[in-house]
Amino acid sequence: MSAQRDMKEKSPWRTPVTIIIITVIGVIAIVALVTVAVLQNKPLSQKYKYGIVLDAGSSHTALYIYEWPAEKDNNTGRVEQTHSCKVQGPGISAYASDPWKAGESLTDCMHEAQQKVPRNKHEETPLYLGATAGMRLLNMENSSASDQVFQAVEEALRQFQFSFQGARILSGQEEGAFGWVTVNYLDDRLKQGLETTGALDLGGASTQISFVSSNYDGSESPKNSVTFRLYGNDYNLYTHSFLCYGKDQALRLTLAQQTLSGPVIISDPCFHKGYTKIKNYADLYDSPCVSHRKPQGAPATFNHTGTGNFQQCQEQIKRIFNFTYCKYSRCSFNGIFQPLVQGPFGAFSAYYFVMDFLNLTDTSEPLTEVKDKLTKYCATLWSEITAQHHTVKEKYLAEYCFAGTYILTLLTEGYNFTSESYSKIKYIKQIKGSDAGWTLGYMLNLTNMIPAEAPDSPPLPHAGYVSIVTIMAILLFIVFILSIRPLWSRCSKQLHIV
Ligand SMILES: O=c1[nH]cnc2c1ncn2[C@@H]1O[C@H](COP(=O)(O)OP(=O)(O)O)[C@@H](O)[C@H]1O
Ligand SMILES: [Ca+2]
Repeated sequence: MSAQRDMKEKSPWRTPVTIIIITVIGVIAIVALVTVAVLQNKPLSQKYKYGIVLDAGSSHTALYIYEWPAEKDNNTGRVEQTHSCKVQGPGISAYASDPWKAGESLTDCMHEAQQKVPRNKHEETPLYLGATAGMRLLNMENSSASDQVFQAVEEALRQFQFSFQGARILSGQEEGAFGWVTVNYLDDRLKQGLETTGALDLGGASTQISFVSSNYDGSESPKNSVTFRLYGNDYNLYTHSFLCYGKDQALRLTLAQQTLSGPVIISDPCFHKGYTKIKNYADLYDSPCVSHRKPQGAPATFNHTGTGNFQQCQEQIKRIFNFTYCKYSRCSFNGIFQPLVQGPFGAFSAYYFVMDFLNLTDTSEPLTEVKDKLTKYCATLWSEITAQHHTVKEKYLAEYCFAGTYILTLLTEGYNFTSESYSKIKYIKQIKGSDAGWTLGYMLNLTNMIPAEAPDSPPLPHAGYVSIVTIMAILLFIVFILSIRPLWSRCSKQLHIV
C-alpha cells in the first residue's frame, strides 16, 4: 500500500508544480491558437500597388495615377485614380515636325508622378502610353512622322524609374471597349452582374459609342463586336469609333462643306453673331479628314463670320452624316451597323465639358427644352458671350454653340436617340473620384486585374471567423478546465495531507 502511494506521489503528473505548468501551457496554447486564427484571416496592414497611364489624345495628353491594395481578391480591393496631371501644350500628334518636343512635353507631369508614387514603388509601377485619334490621323497621313513621335516619347518615358510598358496607338474598338469597361467597373456593375451602362466618348478627332444590346449577337457586323468574360459573366458588346467625328474634326467637316466654292466670307450659323475672324484655308484643310476637299484655286484666307442660328447650324451639321446607304438591318450613319440604343448611358470627355458649360447636363429636361435653350444661347451676341465668360479660353468659348448643336445632332440623328432614350443619358466627368475614359479599362486589362471567373468569395466574412474561433476557444477552455479539475482536487487534497 505504502509502495503504491510512493509511486503515486512520485508520478510527474501528480505534483502540484506539474499541474500548474500544464494549466499555464494550456492557457498559453489556447491564447496562441486564438491569436493565430484571428490574425490569419485579418487583412494585413494595407500595402498598395500603383499604375500610370498616359492618355495621348488629339487635343492634349493627360497622366493618370491609379492605386489599389496589393492583396488579391480582397473584397474592398478596387482600383482608384489618386492623381491626374494635364500636360501643357497640344497633343503629341501636333509635334510631327519637332518630335523630340513631344517627349519633352511629358516631363513635368512625369516629375509629378515621381512625387506622387512612393519612392520604393517606382520600379514595380507599370507605365503605359496610349494614343488615340490624333495619332491615328498622323499615322495615316505620315507614318514616319508618327514613328518619330513615338520614338521621342518612348525615349523620354524610359528616363524614369517606372516600369515602362510601351507606347502605342489604340484601335477605335479598343478605345470604345475600354471606356465601357471603365464606366461599368467604377459603377460596380461587372462584379455584381448588373445591367450594364453604355459608354459615349466624344474626343477631338474621334467619337465612340459602346453598349450591350439584348437583341444583338455580334454576327451581323463582327468588326463592331467585342466579347468579354468578366467575373464569370459573358458580355457581347457593340462598339464603334467614328474617326473624324470628334468635335474638332467635325467642325472642320462642317466648315469645309461651306467652303466648297472657296468664298472669301463664310457666314456660319454655328458661331455667334458678331464673331468674325480671318482664318487660313491651309489650317482648315490640314487634316486627312478634309484635305481631299480643299477647293481648287482657293484664296489663302477666309473671313469666318457668325450668324448664330441653331436650326441652320443643325442643318449644316446633318450634312456631314451620310444616311443614304446601309447594307445591314439598321445603321447609324456612313453605312455603319448599329443596333437600337438600349439601357442607360454615360457620356463623358467633351460630351461633359460642353454640356456642363452650357448648363444642359440635366437629361430629365425634355429634349425640346434643351433645344430651345441652345437656340437662345446660339442667338446671343458674341460681345455678350465674351463679356459673360471672360475667364474662358476664347477658342473653347467661340465653339460651344457648334459643339452643343453637334452633340444633340450626333445623338438624335446619328445614333437615333429618341426623347425617351435621351433621358437615360448621364453626362459624367468622374465616377467615385476616377475620370470616365478608356485609361482605367486599358490598365485593368493589361494588368489582368479583372478575372474571367468570379473569385471564390470566402464563405464567411472576417467577423464570422473571429466569432467562430472565439466560441471554439471558450469551449476548449471549458473542456480543458473540466479535464484538469480532478487533478487539481487531488492536488489540493495532497497539499492538505502534507
Ligand atoms: O474645358 C473644355 N471645354 C471644352 N472642350 C474641352 C475642354 N477640355 C477638353 N475639351 C475637348 O475635349 C476633347 C478631348 O479630345 P481628345 O484630346 O481626348 O481627343 P481624341 O479622344 O479624339 O484623341 C477635345 O475636343 C477638347 O477640345
Ligand atoms: Ca479622348
